[in-house]
Amino acid sequence: MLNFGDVVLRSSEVAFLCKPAQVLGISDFESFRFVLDPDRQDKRAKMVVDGAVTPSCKIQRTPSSTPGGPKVREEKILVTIRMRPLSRREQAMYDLIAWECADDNTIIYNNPNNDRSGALYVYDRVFDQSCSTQRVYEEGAKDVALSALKGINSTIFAYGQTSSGKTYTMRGITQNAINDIYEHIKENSEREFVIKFSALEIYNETVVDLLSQESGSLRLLDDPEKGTIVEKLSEVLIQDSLHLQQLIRVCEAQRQVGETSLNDKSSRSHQIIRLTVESSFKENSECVKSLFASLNLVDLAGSERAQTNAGGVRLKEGSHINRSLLTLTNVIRKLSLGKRSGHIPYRDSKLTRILQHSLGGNARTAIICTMSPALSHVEQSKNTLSFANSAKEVTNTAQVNMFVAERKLMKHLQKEVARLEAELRSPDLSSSSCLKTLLREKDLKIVEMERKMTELKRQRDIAQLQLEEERKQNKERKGINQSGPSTQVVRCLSYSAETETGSSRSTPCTRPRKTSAKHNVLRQSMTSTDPSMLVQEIRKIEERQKQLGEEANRALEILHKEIASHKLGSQEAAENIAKLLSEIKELQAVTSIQENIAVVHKGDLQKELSRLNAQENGISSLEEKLEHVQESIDKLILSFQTNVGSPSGKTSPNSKKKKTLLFNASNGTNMQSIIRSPCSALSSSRKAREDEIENIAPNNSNAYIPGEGKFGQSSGRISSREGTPTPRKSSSVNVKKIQRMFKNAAEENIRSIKAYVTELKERVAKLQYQKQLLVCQVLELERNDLSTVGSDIIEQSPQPWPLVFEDQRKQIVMLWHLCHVSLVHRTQFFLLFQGDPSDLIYMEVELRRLTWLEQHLAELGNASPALLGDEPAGSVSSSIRALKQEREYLAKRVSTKLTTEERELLYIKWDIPPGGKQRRLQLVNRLWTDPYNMQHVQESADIVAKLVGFCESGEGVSKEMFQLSFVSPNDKKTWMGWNLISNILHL
Ligand SMILES: Nc1ncnc2c1ncn2[C@@H]1O[C@H](COP(=O)(O)OP(=O)(O)OP(=O)(O)O)[C@@H](O)[C@H]1O
Repeated sequence: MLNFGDVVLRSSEVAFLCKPAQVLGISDFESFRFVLDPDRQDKRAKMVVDGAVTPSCKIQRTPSSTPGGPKVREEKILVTIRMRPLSRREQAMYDLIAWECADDNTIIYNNPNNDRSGALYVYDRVFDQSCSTQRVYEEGAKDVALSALKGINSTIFAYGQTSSGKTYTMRGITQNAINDIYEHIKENSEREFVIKFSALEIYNETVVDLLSQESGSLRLLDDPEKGTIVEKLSEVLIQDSLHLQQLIRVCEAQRQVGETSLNDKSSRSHQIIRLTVESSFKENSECVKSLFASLNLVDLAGSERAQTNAGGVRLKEGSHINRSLLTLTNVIRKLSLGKRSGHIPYRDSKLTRILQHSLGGNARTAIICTMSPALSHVEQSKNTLSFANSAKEVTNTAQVNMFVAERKLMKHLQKEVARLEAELRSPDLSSSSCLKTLLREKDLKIVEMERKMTELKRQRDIAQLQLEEERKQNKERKGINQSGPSTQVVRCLSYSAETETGSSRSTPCTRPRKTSAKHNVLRQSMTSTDPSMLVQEIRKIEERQKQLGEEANRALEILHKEIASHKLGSQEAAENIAKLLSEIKELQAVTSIQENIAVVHKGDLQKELSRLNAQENGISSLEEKLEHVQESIDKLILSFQTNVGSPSGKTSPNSKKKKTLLFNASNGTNMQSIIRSPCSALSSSRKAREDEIENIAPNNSNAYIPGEGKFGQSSGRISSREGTPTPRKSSSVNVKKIQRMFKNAAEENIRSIKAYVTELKERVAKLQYQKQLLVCQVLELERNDLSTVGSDIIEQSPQPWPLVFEDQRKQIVMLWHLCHVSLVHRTQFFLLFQGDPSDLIYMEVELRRLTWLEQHLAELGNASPALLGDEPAGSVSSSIRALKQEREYLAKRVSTKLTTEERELLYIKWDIPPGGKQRRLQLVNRLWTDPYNMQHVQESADIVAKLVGFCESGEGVSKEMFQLSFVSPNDKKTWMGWNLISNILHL
């Protein structure tokens, strides 16, 4: 019965405790403290006063597991044997002692009627008749019982035949445990505890609340998370040790006890006393974690033989007791088999259902098997020992159960927020440890950056000195005013031979390292160049650009004269010539603009760059015009061939009516001029000037005037500037011979002109490329810090080169796409750089160049790469137009470069519908359109390569075409990249 004033609680309010706050993790439960939540105490008290009936879960079963719990402690059940003295009744019956405790772990069966020594039984601990309950507790239960204070569920129960001393033992164990628990609480005043008490008995397979018997039979409920719970079981918040003992007495008083033949006060039910312990740090603690566990103290009813004199109630009781104990034995036996055990029949009895987690589950368990030493109970004792044998093989998996009290967590967070707010408000920043740490880190970073900057400056100075030195040597070698490609710029942008020790031909094993070294030097040169030096380089490029324009003017003037002298050809030739002349005029206009560019000697690099970029249009136009001129020349050659006839001089019938193309006397002169004009690849402006002089004052000795039968004429008469030449009547004898001669000379002239125009184009393109690199260099200079860091990252990149290469290649492909770069350029670059370690620098320069270009386009929103891929001239729309023209050009080559079979296969592969219009253009329009698909890219490159004849070019494609030569100057080949492209495209 409950006493007045007892606080009786229902268990539902602790449901939240099972929230698996173990997610917070714990490495060692010793590091945690225990907290009492006063709010919850109030809440419980209120519930009692209100008499509210809480629904559903009325008891917290031990959590089936500890999600996120760090430690699963596998442990065998602790099994001890306690042998009581002979009872008065046994003594009275002159019963004999059949058992002997040989040592602390061994018990021996000694049949007093038999001399033979009996069987040995070994357990964790064996207590003989003289052992006190205190000692049994200390050595057989204490450790397990106090685990509950550390968040580990624990169970201690006594098993044995009736009157063997279970109740006697468990009473002492419970008392000792209570004493120790409160002793522990006393010793740990920094913690706060919540202890709750509940008790039940299973009588005739009915669960009864020992604190509230009027509640009747309680149901067992299965909770998916918590396992079996007892519905509506009362739970009392314990105030102190006395309170607990008082409740225990209440339970004893409530328990079913009856007199049997063996025990005057035989327990007729299984009793389970449950102490639930919550523990956590006190309020002012930083820790918000709490521990939660229960201690089950189980006094089983004793197994008993069916007694002949037992009848009615006792018989029924005994039957239920034996049945449930049999289930317990089965469960233990099965568990003792370990993984081979199969199904465990927990559900066969309420006892095993309720104790499920104590039997092979999340709990530490100690079983004290009690036995009588009497010979008369040998069989029962042997059964008990057999049970003990099985039990000691059962393994439990105990875990630390933790949770976070919501209120506690809330308070903790509020406190933390308040602290941080106070720190923020505090004028004294140094008081904030957090800020202090940040400042310290910043200081360290600054020191480190300063150190790096010093090192970079040092490297820059070294590189500059090397550069200056090289420049001097170069000047000495070639002379300051030498025209042609800017070796200074090239060197500025390329690897200097002096930086590479030994031979430039590295062995395979050392090559990557050397490449890296080259890369370093390049990076240094690109990032540490003095701005004034760059301005000088820009000036030089401008100067060369100007020279180139002048040279082109002079050469084209000659061309003008020559073409004009051929004006009397066929209609078609005349049209071509007219077109050519107009183009030349335009070209002259363009180049004249170049001449008007004022040289600026002041201003920063950005201004220089802007100015340089502003000139791009001129150069770009120059290049385009040269291309058109070249095309016209091609047509002209065709016209000549058609008009003049076969080289043998025999004209075809069809050509007869067109056989009117004759060269006047001036041809000889001009032809001579042109033949001697600077059309070869080795031409120079000096030669051009000489030729110009010759053109103005031709050497008449080489001229032959048909009809007059002599060579030579006054310069005034034959100058092409003086109007349309008059055709002469040819001598009847020599006319064919002379015609052939003129034809050959004219063809040679045109070829020379073509070669010269090609060369001009190459030089223009090369100049463009150099300018681009120079622009990159200036940008690199501006972004010195950033790019240095970036380059360091590349250098320190843990990625292997093949991955870096693939990554860079993908980026480049994407940038080509974004910048509408020429397909021919893309193809050439793509096929050329296939992942060799020495490609690193080319890839990086291309990437930087394109990155800059893309940024530049984005900034301007109005710029474009030129036809051949690089220069930001004109608008985006013009670059798209250029790309379109290139596609049209390539489409024209589909018929000539691919066989019918190849074409049809490609049409199928690239989904060009049969019978569609402009299938060739459709095909080309699909090329290089998907930068994400590297297979598409590869296939596109293969097709473009075929169309432009990369594979047929005969000359090996050289990486030096990208103007980055890493061989020593002596080994360096002549730059020929654009020559190659020009040849592929136009010759
Ligand atoms: N170790 C012991 N020392 C002295 N007396 C003991 C000891 N163990 C048990 N007894 C006595 O033996 C009697 C029976 O003990 P107890 O009632 O505890 O047995 P039980 O196993 O609980 O029996 P049941 O199963 O019938 O309830 C009691 O009178 C008890 O005082």
